[in-house]
Formats: sequence, C-alpha cells, structure tokens
Amino acid sequence: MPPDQQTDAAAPRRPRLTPPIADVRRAVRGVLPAGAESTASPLVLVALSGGADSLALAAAAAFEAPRAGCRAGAVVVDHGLQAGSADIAEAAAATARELGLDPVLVRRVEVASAGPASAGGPEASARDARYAALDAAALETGAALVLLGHTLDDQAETVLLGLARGSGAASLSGMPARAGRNARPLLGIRRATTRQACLDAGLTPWDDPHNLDPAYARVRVRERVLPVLETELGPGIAEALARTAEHLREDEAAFSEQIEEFIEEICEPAEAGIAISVGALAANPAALRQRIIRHVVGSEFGVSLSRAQTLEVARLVTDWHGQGPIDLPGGVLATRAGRHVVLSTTGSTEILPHDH
Ligand SMILES: Nc1ncnc2c1ncn2[C@@H]1O[C@H](COP(=O)(O)OP(=O)(O)OP(=O)(O)O)[C@@H](O)[C@H]1O
Repeated sequence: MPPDQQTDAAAPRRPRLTPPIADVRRAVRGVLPAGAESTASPLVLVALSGGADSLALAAAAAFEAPRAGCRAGAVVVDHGLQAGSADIAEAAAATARELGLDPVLVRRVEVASAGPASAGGPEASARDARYAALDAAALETGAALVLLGHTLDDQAETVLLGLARGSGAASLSGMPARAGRNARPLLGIRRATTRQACLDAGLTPWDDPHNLDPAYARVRVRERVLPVLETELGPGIAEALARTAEHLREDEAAFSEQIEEFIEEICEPAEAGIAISVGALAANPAALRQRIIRHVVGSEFGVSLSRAQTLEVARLVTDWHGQGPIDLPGGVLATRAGRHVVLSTTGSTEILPHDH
C-alpha cells in the first residue's frame, strides 16, 4: 500500500498474549488506591449493571482489591424503567455477593423526576439519577472510588456520535478516565475482551435489550457503523478513535488551564455576575474569544452555551450596534456596556471593585 494510503487504524493488531481476564485485572490494579496498613482499608465500589463490562470489572475488583489491601463492594441501580427491573438488579447483586464483594447495595431511583436532564429524555434522566445514586452510595459507605465499566468501544462510539453532531473538542474528547471519585479503568479495553473475560470466569452477563435496539443512535453506531469502518479503514479504527479522544482531552486540559489564568486577568466582578474586557476579547482570535466566553459562562453560572449562543455573545464584541441584552440559558443576560461584556442574572451592568 502506498504510504499516503496507510492509516493508523490499519496498523496490525498485536497477537493476544494474556487471557482477557488478566487484561481486565491489570486495568483495575492500575486504579486501586494504596491500602493503608493501620487504618481501615479503603473501599472501592463497582457500579454494576450486570452487563458484561461491569461484570468483568466486578470480578477483577473482587480479585485485585484484597491483594492491594483494599475492599471492593458494588452498587446496582434499579432505574425501574422496564418490567422486572427489580429482579434484574437483584440478580446482579446476588452475583456480586457470590464474587465476594461487600457491601453490595441496590438503589432504586425515580427516573421521571430526575431533575434538569429530564429534557434529554428518559436515557439522560436515568444517567443523571444513576450518577446521583452512585455518589450517594459512595458518601454513605465512605468509598474512595467508584469504578465504572465504560470500555474503549464506548469511547469510540462517543467520538463518532460527537462527530455526527458537529461537536467541538470538549465533547469529542469523550469520557475522562478519572473525574472526582469516579474512575473508568476499562477505557483501554475492548468490549469483546470483557465479554470473553466473563465467559472464561463462568459468569453470565445480562444483555440489556436497549443495547440491541436500533432506535438508539449509539446502537446503530455499534452494530452498523463501526463494523463498516473496521472493514474499510482497518481493524484498529476503534483504538484510533479512542486515541483521538485522548489527544483532544490532553489539549483541552492544557487549554483550560491557560484560559483560566488569562480569565483572571481580563475579568472583573460585576453586580450579580462578571464583566469581560472587550479589548482583551477583541485582541484574541475568534476561536479563543469563543472559548473564553463559554468558559466564563460555564464556570460563573454553571451553564453550557451552544455554539450559536456563544457566537451571539461574541458579536457583542465584534459587531455591536447598540443591540440590547442577549437572553442565555439559566436566566443569564449578556450585555455590552462600554468597554465590557457583562454577564449577569439581573441585567445589571454595574462593575464592582476587584476586592469586592
Ligand atoms: N443500572 C446500573 N447500576 C449500576 N451501574 C450502572 C448501571 N448501568 C450502568 N452502570 C455503570 O455505567 C457503566 C456504563 O453504562 P452503560 O449503560 O453505558 O453500559 P452498559 O452496557 O450498561 O455496561 P455494562 O456492560 O457494564 O452493563 C457500566 O459499565 C456500569 O459501570
């Protein structure tokens, strides 16, 4: 093949040297906290759905935790979204107990009233309710870590879904390996490996029917899109997409750090908000200007702006003809006031002294 037609994805796969469960165990070993000699050993909780990924994770944690001087428990969340969900959750919990995990908690959540993500449909609500329940379980048990079973395939699918939506680098950087006490040790492991690890260990994973329902874009990506890409671009395409996520995540982290420092210099406190210097925004390239605006709104008000909203605020810098305040989500108003763009929840444009 001519060099210009070669792709990273076409790189030959290395032959498998270790059994699948050994790969999963090694990945889990890499994130376990150091066990304490004198005080109680740290607890890690596996977020267990009963599917192949989290089941392999649970088996590996049960094996590795005692060797690392830790304890491993599990939390199963029952979303109550399908008939028999309580039985499915109980079956997963029973398997966790058989594996020797302790404690094993089952938490029932109410998805319909699950807060702000309800607008994103039952899946988004279920996910939010699940993370809240996992957090609560970790607090209750004093767990140092919550292990999630997302795999390299999940990461690759997330990148493709982001590309299909036209997302920016932050979304394309996929899921982080570590966020607070949540850890995703299997992001470097293929889904086929976790399934084989379960089968080798005599464990029968539960197959969520949602994971086969082509009504979901993620299922179509998994079942139809990735196989075509593997055939056409090489068997390493999932790894390549996951690597892209990693590169972007590193860039994003570096960028965010620099932007935070820069923002300190160019922002001033305002009544019920914050003011950004128009001069500083105008002096920077459009891409940086947009990042600053998104970052300030995100960190100050916890609101995530769409690209269109960000561009609208950016026009207050470059294309302002006396137009009034812009309504943003979360009740935030963006107003051009002289040499500042003021973001506030009241529409006030009063700028406060720095030590306020
Ligand atoms: N009902 C649940 N209870 C506890 N944890 C869950 C539950 N559903 C998902 N998780 C956690 O979130 C991770 C990702 O979930 P997702 O729904 O994306 O995949 P999944 O197909 O359910 O994964 P798995 O094969 O582990 O079941 C799971 O691996 C697991 O750690």
